Amino acid sequence: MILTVTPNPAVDLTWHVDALEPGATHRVPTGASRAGGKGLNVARVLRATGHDVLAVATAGGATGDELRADLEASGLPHRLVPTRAATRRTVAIVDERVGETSILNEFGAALASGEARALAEAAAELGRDADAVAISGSLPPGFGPDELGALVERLVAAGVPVIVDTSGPGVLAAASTGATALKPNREELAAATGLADPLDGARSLLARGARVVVVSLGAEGLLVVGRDGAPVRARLPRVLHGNATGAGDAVVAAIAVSLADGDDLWSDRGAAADARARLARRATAWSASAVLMPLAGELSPDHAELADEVRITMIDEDAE
Ligand SMILES: O=P(O)(O)OC[C@@]1(O)O[C@H](CO)[C@@H](O)[C@@H]1O
Repeated sequence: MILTVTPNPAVDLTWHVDALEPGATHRVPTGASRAGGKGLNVARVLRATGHDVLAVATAGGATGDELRADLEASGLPHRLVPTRAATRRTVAIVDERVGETSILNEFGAALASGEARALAEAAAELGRDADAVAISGSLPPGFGPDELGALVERLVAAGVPVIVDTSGPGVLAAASTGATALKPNREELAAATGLADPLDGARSLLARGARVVVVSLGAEGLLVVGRDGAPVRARLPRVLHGNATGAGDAVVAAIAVSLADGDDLWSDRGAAADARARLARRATAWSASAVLMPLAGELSPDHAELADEVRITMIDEDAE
């Protein structure tokens, strides 16, 4: 089983519009309202690809009730830690004309200290029996880098591979506490490390304690950098237009599958190089399928052939 943890979930509201014009009134078809937040999207992708998954998240207030009802209706296995404050909302507006998405993410209300403890306890207890744990999304006040780092340490000490996909100071906290894998995007990596070059940024997180860093680069694909061995670059040779919300979550799901399968993604052995390339291909294809789907956290089996299109390059650092 793969466990996903979402400290700051959301009710995701998504609208598709013909063309978004600032300051104008738009008449639009009914939007979608769904249980979201990065870890819940990761869990949906894992389930859609046939993996056994359990999602842990917080939920409070009327929006929390809505989130719970949606999870129950979807049949996604979940465990919710109750909070006094209401679950946040996010808004995604997909502009069909230019194929771009505008996003408004509420910060999310603070967790009380007992709630943060209950979340960490649930994640650590359920995570002990997991094949991998993915902790995803922004951190709400009350569950910050210290709480994240303590949870990573507990899981790693229990021998469970841990993937962290967050932003802000949580990125460095996860690296320093020994998270197995990190999945920042280019901007999150640069903000956390102060390094503009993604390869340099990834190396600095590895030096702090992570074993493998996967950097998502949007239309430019992604980079898989292990502690040893050649980094791998993967990309689709064409640009896809659609809803990029949740594309990174599909990458995290692919990393979780590799780690749950026991793949070595960080050594300089031949098998590890193959595993990095396999992960890079699958993660790129899943993330491309996510872009083509209308809502975050979805993939389609109709997109299976995208994997054949992915171009893989081993980076020869001596030649750089
Ligand atoms: O504010 P965060 O936690 O960074 O991101 C939240 C969010 O935009 O990420 C998902 C897409 O990755 C959405 O479903 C979700 O609501």
